[in-house]
Amino acid sequence: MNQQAVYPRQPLQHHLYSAPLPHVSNLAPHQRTIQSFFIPDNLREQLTQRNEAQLMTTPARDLGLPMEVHVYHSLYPLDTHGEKSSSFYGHPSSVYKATCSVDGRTYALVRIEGFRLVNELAMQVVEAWRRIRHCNIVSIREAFTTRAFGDSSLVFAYDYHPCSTTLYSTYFTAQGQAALYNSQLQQSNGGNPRLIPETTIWSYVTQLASALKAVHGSGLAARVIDPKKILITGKNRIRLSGASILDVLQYDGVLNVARQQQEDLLSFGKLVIALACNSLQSFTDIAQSFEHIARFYSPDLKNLILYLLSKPLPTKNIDEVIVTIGPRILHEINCSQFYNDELESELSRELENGRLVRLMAKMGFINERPEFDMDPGWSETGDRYLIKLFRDYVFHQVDENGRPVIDMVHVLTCLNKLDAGVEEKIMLMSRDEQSCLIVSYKEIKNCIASAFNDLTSGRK
Ligand SMILES: Nc1ncnc2c1ncn2[C@@H]1O[C@H](COP(=O)(O)OP(=O)(O)OP(=O)(O)O)[C@@H](O)[C@H]1O
Repeated sequence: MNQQAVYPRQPLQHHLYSAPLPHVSNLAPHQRTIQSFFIPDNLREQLTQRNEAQLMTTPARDLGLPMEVHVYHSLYPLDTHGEKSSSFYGHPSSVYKATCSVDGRTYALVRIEGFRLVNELAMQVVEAWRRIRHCNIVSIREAFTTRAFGDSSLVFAYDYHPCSTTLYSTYFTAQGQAALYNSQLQQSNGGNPRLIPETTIWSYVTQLASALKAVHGSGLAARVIDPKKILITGKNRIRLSGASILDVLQYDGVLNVARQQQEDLLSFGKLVIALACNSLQSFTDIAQSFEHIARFYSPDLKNLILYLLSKPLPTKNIDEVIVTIGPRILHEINCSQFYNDELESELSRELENGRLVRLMAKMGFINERPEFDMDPGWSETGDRYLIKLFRDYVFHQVDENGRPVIDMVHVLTCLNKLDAGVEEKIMLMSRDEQSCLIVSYKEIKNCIASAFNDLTSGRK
């Protein structure tokens, strides 16, 4: 394989992307700020960060990792605690981001180190998990054993969700608690700033109940309702990770699904009480925890926790939970539809911008291409000359003192009219001011189409 030079990627300076907003009161009613034409800063930053995380890579040999594992390459560790591997599943484990050479997509590989698979039948359960497609479960693609790491490892490949964190690191670490405190203070909604807002907890409850319904409905049990294994993959969006790992590791041929489903409900209860008290120790002093919940949260939340922590019974199941939280589910649907609408309107705005970028790319291909078709005057004559003058009209205008006019609104207006091919006429002037032409946007649009056809017709 060729040894290619490796260049460190320069991080994007997100804060330099757009200047601070001008004072809104200085704007006339017909004026709009430049930001209003583009995707909001925080959303753009979130999306670019995700793209960056997806592309982030370091040569495998610098990390002491294999170049290839099964059909995966470009492994990059995702564990947050550096060298030490986690032993959450009862065995040392590590998580890597990797690219699949079959479909080119990025996956998260969970490697169980030094694990010898005794019974091949254990892998059948992965097939059952593969069939579950749910927006609150990290989908599994496959599981396989490998010696690529120099030991016998068992690897589970999951969908990769860039920039995700866990419920544990978001709420149960000192850093997470400080961030919660600051954001709650900023919102100053009168509540206790150290506590997770009740609407957020209900959102998590709804999503987890929905995930559990899918899992239990497929005759399986989640077995990993733990803050360390629940990923936050977007705004208030959580997903159960680690699907099927414990089923494979602890496979003994005996079916204990009913018992494990009851344990899921109990773990669910422990998680909700921990979120409501903002402490993983809350389960050790139940009486005090309920006192706290009664003080700061609604009776509905307390009743839900009581139900989840109650004795296992055949009648205690996820369907009952869903009936109990019905109104909260409706609220969650409402919020997520609103968020959807918001994203859709951002998307439609970006769609317009994407259209304009394609138009500008077309003009870029045509302009300043003097010798195309062995014709030195190609871009100085006919249609191409008109396009060149139009480019000057859009981008190179000067004011009465000869200073460049940098007016984004003018650019966007002209390009939108050009793309729509409107009949409106404009006056184009040569740089020496010796000739001027009156043309419509429609005519310029046709000129651009024919000049571009010229370029793509295959003539040289
Ligand atoms: N499917 C995934 N997509 C994207 N990132 C993931 C995925 N699965 C795990 N991660 C990331 O990998 C990190 C490490 O996961 P891991 O399960 O080792 O948890 P951890 O936070 O290191 O906890 P511990 O090791 O103490 O159990 C997680 O914090 C998460 O951000």
